[in-house]
Amino acid sequence: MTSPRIAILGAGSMGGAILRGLVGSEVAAAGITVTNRTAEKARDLAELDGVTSIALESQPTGNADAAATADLVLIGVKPATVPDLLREIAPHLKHGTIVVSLAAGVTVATFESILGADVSVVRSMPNTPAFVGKAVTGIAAGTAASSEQMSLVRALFETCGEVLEVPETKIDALSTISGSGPAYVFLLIEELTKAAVAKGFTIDEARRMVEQTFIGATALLDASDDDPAELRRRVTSPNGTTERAVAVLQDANLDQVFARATDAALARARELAASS
Ligand SMILES: NC(=O)C1=CN([C@@H]2O[C@H](COP(=O)(O)OP(=O)(O)OC[C@H]3O[C@@H](n4cnc5c(N)ncnc54)[C@H](O)[C@@H]3O)[C@@H](O)[C@H]2O)C=CC1
Ligand SMILES: O=C(O)[C@@H]1CCC=N1
Repeated sequence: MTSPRIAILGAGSMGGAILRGLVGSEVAAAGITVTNRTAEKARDLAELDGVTSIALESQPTGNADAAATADLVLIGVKPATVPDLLREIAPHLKHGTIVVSLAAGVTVATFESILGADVSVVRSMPNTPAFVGKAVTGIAAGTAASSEQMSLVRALFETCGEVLEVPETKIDALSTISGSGPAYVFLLIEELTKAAVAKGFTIDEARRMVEQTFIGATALLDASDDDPAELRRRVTSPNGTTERAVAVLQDANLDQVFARATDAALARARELAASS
């Protein structure tokens, strides 16, 4: 199956970002149906080429309607509401439809316990740079997912960036790094911007300096064969100014801070798994 009919149930921040990559791609040539709660959100998505956008407030059976005709269903609602949505669509799924989860924490076992063990389930963990085709997405096969189905899911996420296949036991850990990762980057940008404002720059000047520095540094990393440590060394003159700043950052034990932060995210994924 090269061009499945795709449904994205809950096309918010994450589902909507994936939709942007999918639109116009070969994988989505047979069309995409998306659902949302509100008419306002549905209106924005309806303008995208090849997209049928349903607002549940005006079409309450929208999830079941979209799932009934889909070959591949992406579950894009918040983790706590996944089980209810699965119970809603389970009676309507066609034989052979692949169900792909975007939800943090919710296990394959939960999906299979509601949909049946014969339904092909794939857990995924994308990130919001999908919006601009620069995501990195982890995918993990459920019990019934064949290698052909995994190839199709890989192709789907490759429309939004890079794909990494991992066993399900690693998908929550992957989420703490790349799923949540854009938030860590934006936080660093926010904090460095505050430091610039405190040094007397206007907010516009501060934002230009900081944002272009992150964009420029990551573009340099992307274009270079060298690793980040080497690229950092080239900024850091021996006994120069950067060396002093980096020493302060290292004294803050950033390694331990990131270990604690990602451990906290992992613990939350386990709570979400236990409560779904
Ligand atoms: N935001 C992110 O960076 C990432 C989010 N995820 C996962 O994606 C899922 C969605 O997260 P976000 O997009 O951030 O949330 P969101 O709140 O932006 O999107 C959820 C969407 O679902 C819709 N919705 C709510 N109930 C619905 C229902 N019963 N049927 C159909 N649509 C319904 C809402 O209208 C909304 O548009 C979560 O499970 C999260 O764990 C995964 C990776 C990254
Ligand atoms: O915060 C969350 O739970 C989701 C999963 C990874 C990014 N956002």
